[in-house]
Amino acid sequence: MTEETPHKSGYAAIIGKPNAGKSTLMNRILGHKISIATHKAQTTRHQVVGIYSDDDTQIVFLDTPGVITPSYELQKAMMKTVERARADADVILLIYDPNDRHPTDEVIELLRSINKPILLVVNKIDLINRKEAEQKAAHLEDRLRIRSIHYVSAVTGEGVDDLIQAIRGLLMPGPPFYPKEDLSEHPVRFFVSELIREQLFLLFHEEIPYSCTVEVVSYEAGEDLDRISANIIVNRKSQKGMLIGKGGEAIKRLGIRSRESIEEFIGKQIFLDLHVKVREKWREKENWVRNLGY
Ligand SMILES: Nc1nc2c(ncn2[C@@H]2O[C@H](COP(=O)(O)OP(=O)(O)OP(=O)(O)O)[C@@H](O)[C@H]2O)c(=O)[nH]1
Repeated sequence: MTEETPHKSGYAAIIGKPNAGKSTLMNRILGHKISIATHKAQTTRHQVVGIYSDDDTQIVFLDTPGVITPSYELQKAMMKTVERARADADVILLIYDPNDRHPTDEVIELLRSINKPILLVVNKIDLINRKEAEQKAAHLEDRLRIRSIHYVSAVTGEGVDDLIQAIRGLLMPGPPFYPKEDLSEHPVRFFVSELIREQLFLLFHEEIPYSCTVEVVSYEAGEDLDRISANIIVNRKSQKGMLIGKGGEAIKRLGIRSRESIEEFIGKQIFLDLHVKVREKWREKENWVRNLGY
């Protein structure tokens, strides 16, 4: 840091349609898996904070759920999360997947009247030629006040360094908000429930992952081993059997995969105890949605 390059810091909200690659991009920027990402839409349900720091910059990224028209209480809570991030941010990154053929109306509506710099981040350019990506992105330029456009691939890392420099260019001089070594601000319990939820998305089909949430009931840190007990909450009685599977096979597989992923994340062995609980129509009930952390 010198006189000519003052330290800068600020908040950048990552906003876009489901599956645009928001979480993958944040993880790529941080060099760590902070936000769960799967091939299925609506994996992200919370605002997930990821902190990028270098010598003269700190950018606090707010990863958000994909923008949709909500049809039940859980989705309404997810969209409130997006609105909060929009309000908290200094800079908005609009992540756009040019391979996605569906309309972007909801995102345009959400960002149309805001008075903050919007960077259009055209992602997944490893899957499409540049000319075509430019043509696809043009409709967003016509309908929103875009500060600049960045073509990136969250998977290969192409264009990501330039994007960070562009965000830095829009931030005010100021000290870092968090210690430079911090990558996030969530407690370990949050990551544990997210990593189990990620496995639900990867191992189960159709409505199941969308109907479940995960509640960490206890977390006892030990010298060599952490003991974790968690409930998988399902939306209907009939889903309980599907989660457990024949002879408990499905929940056993979920337990093994979740344990591996949590151990990798915390760098320590764990004992994971999973139980399935039915909360009839929890997704549709505001108080349950709130009680379950959304
Ligand atoms: N080829 C390619 N795939 C990508 C890229 N970025 C993300 N993906 C894939 O796109 C899918 C969705 O990525 P996510 O990061 O979960 O997307 P998201 O926008 O956070 O999704 P929601 O949680 O639904 O809001 C995953 O299968 C990613 O691997 C990219 O640059 N190139």
